Amino acid sequence: MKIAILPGDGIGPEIMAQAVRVLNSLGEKFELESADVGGAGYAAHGHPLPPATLALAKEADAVLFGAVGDYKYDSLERSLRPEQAILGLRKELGLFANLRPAILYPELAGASTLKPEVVSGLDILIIRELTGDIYFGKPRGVRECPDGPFKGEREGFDTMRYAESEIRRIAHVAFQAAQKRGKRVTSVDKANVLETFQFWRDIVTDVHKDYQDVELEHMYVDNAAMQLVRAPKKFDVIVTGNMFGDILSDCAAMLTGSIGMLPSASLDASNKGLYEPSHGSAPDIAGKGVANPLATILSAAMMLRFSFGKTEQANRIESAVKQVLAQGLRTPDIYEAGTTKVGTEEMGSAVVNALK
Ligand SMILES: NC(=O)c1ccc[n+]([C@@H]2O[C@H](COP(=O)([O-])OP(=O)(O)OC[C@H]3O[C@@H](n4cnc5c(N)ncnc54)[C@H](O)[C@@H]3O)[C@@H](O)[C@H]2O)c1
Ligand SMILES: CC(C)[C@H](C(=O)O)[C@@H](O)C(=O)O
Ligand SMILES: [Mg+2]
Repeated sequence: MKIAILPGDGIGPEIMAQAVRVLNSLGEKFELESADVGGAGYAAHGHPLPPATLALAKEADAVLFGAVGDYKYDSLERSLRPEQAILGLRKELGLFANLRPAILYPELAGASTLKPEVVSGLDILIIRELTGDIYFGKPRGVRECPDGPFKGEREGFDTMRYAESEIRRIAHVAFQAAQKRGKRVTSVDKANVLETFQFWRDIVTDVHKDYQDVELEHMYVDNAAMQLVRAPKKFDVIVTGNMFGDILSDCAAMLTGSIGMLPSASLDASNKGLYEPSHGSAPDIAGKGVANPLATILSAAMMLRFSFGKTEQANRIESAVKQVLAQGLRTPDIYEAGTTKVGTEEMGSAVVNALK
């Protein structure tokens, strides 16, 4: 079982070190190989996704990814910016299905900015389409505006598009996931305004015919954002496009107490996957030893479950995380009075010690 370890930038190396310690404490024989990615890839090899890193990711059985991004690279041309590394990996590896489970551990009910009764017992799964939409649509760029009231001015433009097969395959993932959970799918779109998302709604409705045991509702994205903070427990599985999924999953992260708690799996059709926390490189706290490593550790658990079928080992990690939270250990992002504040490394050690 070969795992590509791509720590990246900012807090990436700090949180990844803890996930690697946990993996190495399971008593399994994993072959771990690290490579530079993002700003670190650019600094060492002149490209955010160096060819050797991409080759390693392709050849490995799974990829564990930290985070990329650093404001000092924001003025580079787009193709050299750190974020291109994660976008390139998703596209090159065909990782179209992004699973972001937002679960509230009971001990963190008070860490959420929402009232405990609104979030306690929360267990929702956001399924974000990850290789299409306005993220990858062409053409895009800055040009001279060809017509209309702004003719002759410069304009920026992107293209939102979804092919039918892209919508079908993510809809199947969502309905099948719902069959194993609460049997409810909310498809989030903007069909009232956008052609792309009226098409999305029509195709999802058609795929639903194969899953009559699952309830399907459609919801506009603006309402979905509101419902996520009003009554998040009404959702079971949310399926949506790339951009709406990006935004809604950060919103859902806060229901769990902190974005430092939200893991993710990005899967291809054969469940080969890249696993990463949903958060970024957090430059504001990088190097301070205070980042929450639990989203990355929980992403490693998702890797064991989805890519290696090691359910028992995944459960061990998840139980260890529950135990450290029950012990009252908290990184600053989830700290509240009466608990014990710890740093990144201490949190990692606690999880390692709690593995049974
Ligand atoms: N997949 C990725 O690699 C990824 C995801 C999102 C953002 N980014 C990049 O990260 C950089 C920073 O972006 P941003 O500030 O918008 O988002 P961010 O997720 O990095 O940070 C947002 C806020 O959450 C906090 N935070 C994030 N992770 C945390 C953790 N594990 N523990 C405690 N606090 C945590 C940060 O301190 C910050 O206050 C940008 O360059 C962005 O492009 C990368
Ligand atoms: C860094 C960025 C490209 C990425 C995205 O927008 O997909 C991030 O925000 C995420 O959620 O993984
Ligand atoms: Mg995001």
